[in-house]
Amino acid sequence: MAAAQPLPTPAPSPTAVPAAPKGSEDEMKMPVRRIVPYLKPVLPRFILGLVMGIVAAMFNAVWLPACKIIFAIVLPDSDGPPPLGQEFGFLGLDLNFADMLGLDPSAKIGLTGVIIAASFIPLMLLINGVLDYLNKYLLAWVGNQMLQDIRNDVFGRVLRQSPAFFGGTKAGELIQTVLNQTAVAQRNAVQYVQVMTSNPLKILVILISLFAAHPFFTFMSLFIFPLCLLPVMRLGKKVRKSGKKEEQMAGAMLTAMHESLSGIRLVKSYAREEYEVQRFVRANASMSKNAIRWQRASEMVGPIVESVASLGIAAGLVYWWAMGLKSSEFIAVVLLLTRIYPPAKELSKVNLLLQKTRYAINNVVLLLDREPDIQDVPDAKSLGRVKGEIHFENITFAYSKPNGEKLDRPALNGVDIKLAPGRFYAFVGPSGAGKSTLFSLILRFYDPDSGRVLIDGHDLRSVTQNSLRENIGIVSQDTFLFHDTIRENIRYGRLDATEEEIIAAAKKAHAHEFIMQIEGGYDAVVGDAGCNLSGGQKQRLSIARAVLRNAPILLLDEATSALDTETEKIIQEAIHELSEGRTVIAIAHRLSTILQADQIIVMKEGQVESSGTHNELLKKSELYQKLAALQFSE
Ligand SMILES: Nc1ncnc2c1ncn2[C@@H]1O[C@H](COP(=O)(O)OP(=O)(O)OP(=O)(O)O)[C@@H](O)[C@H]1O
Repeated sequence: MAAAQPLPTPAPSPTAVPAAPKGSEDEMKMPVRRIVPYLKPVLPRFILGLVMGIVAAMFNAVWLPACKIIFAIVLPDSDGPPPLGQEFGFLGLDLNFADMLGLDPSAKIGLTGVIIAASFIPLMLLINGVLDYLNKYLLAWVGNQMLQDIRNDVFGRVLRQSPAFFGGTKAGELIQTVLNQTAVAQRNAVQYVQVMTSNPLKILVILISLFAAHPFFTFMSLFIFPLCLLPVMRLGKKVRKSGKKEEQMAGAMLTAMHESLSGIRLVKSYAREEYEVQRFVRANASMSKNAIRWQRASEMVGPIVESVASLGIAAGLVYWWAMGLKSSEFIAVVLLLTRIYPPAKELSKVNLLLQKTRYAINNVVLLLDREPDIQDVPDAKSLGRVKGEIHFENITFAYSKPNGEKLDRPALNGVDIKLAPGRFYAFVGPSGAGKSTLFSLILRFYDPDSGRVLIDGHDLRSVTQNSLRENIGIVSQDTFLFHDTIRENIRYGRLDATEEEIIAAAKKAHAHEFIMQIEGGYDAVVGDAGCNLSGGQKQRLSIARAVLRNAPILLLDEATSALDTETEKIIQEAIHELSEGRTVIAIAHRLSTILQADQIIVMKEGQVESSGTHNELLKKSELYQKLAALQFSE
């Protein structure tokens, strides 16, 4: 897994795509078709959840008749017939309990009867609550399961992008999308589905049962409900951008945090703690401001709906008085009417919910759908273990601008070199000559614009990337170590390596000795990016990793440039042992480290200026003479 060592460093991306979708929210559609496949595995529970919501909504139809009966029993009108003889309408029939139970209609109802009748109210609420709970729980479960799958896929998709992508995308924003926006999308989408499946039906059922009993009254309240929506819609318009801005600022905050933590040494050495804190504070403040704006609008919806809707009750009272209707029936109607408010309140927040969900889901889907720049061809072969012959066949390559257009100046221009297996090659030349770009092409981080890179005669475009990279080991000057034990850091070179193989690799890399001196030995945990090890120790671990990988091709990137003479000697020795029997390509600025190379290739402005051994080049290459004069005169 060569990718563990960041080499070559990805510079500004040629084809990077911003993590956030462009365009206004109006243009943003809900990518339903993209989400549906994640629903398939959990479809049974999703349907069950919906059914529970529908049943909960339908259950409201029982409320009015049931309440009417209960109130008729418990609150008999003083001048009306006794409770058991009272007639009530149910499904168009005029019924009374005395007839139904074969009792004397003038019999009085005692305390037990009242308790039984009254207990139907909590019972109905309980049934309703259980149905609501099942609806919410099942949909939340479905959402969670989908979130898990989507998150896995987004992270997998991100990791499969080529280095060009990472060059142009902030890690903090990627983390924000993989972690937060998937969660925001899930939470809001679940709530949206919950609200949309049961609430309109609930309101409809209640209105129908009210309509059946009191058409005029219900007709009046139908006028009042749309009134609630006007202020809610206005609010939605006002905060439309806040949800999006909040998510963007969360990304900026994570970027600030991620950058200052991963560059903590730079931050410390330049005493930029306050500067970094301020960067974080600004993003945090902006995020909170937008979150509060959104929250304020969302919380305002409830009281608005309630106050406007309570006009319905006020109007009802007047109507009841005018019509001289029964008080027990009024209580039943008001009770039912109040059952409309909670679903109506939730329903009126849907518009706000949708704004956030759409933005988050689009962001996630954009990443999910992003095809890597470099992909295996459909019939790509596995490379197998190669001998290590590398041929750069007339290569021309230019990096791209962020908009995808190629830069005018190519980084490599007509490079044609053949490297024999098992030999040691060194690339030298001024900065920007194209040395690291050649490494990137061997690793197939990019494809050449013209020409081919061949390993053992196989065009790299025709083989799988994994099988290619299995054949390459890397030792670079900026060694990356994971926050894990020394053992696991070495094992990263070959995941199935045994304990003995790990120790043998460490011995070969001259690392075993210092590892044994550290408290905990191979079990010692290396700090983030290996910050509790010296530069030389880190490099020896990275050599051990490469030894374990045992790849036929070895890329060395300035492996000894930042070390003192003694450590450099140890590392040179380790590299020498590691190089045996492999094709080695070393990038070196210091000629002293590559004097023994079988061939030194001098690069200049993307072209091969000259090649040969040290002595040959001293005679024939002006550029090499200059480099040598500069270094050996020091
Ligand atoms: N990701 C990139 N996007 C655009 N241009 C790039 C990118 N990476 C490198 N370049 C340019 O390509 C040219 C070759 O760069 P390369 O890194 O290969 O040089 P190098 O010889 O390795 O330099 P150094 O010795 O300083 O590492 C340079 O002009 C550089 O600015």
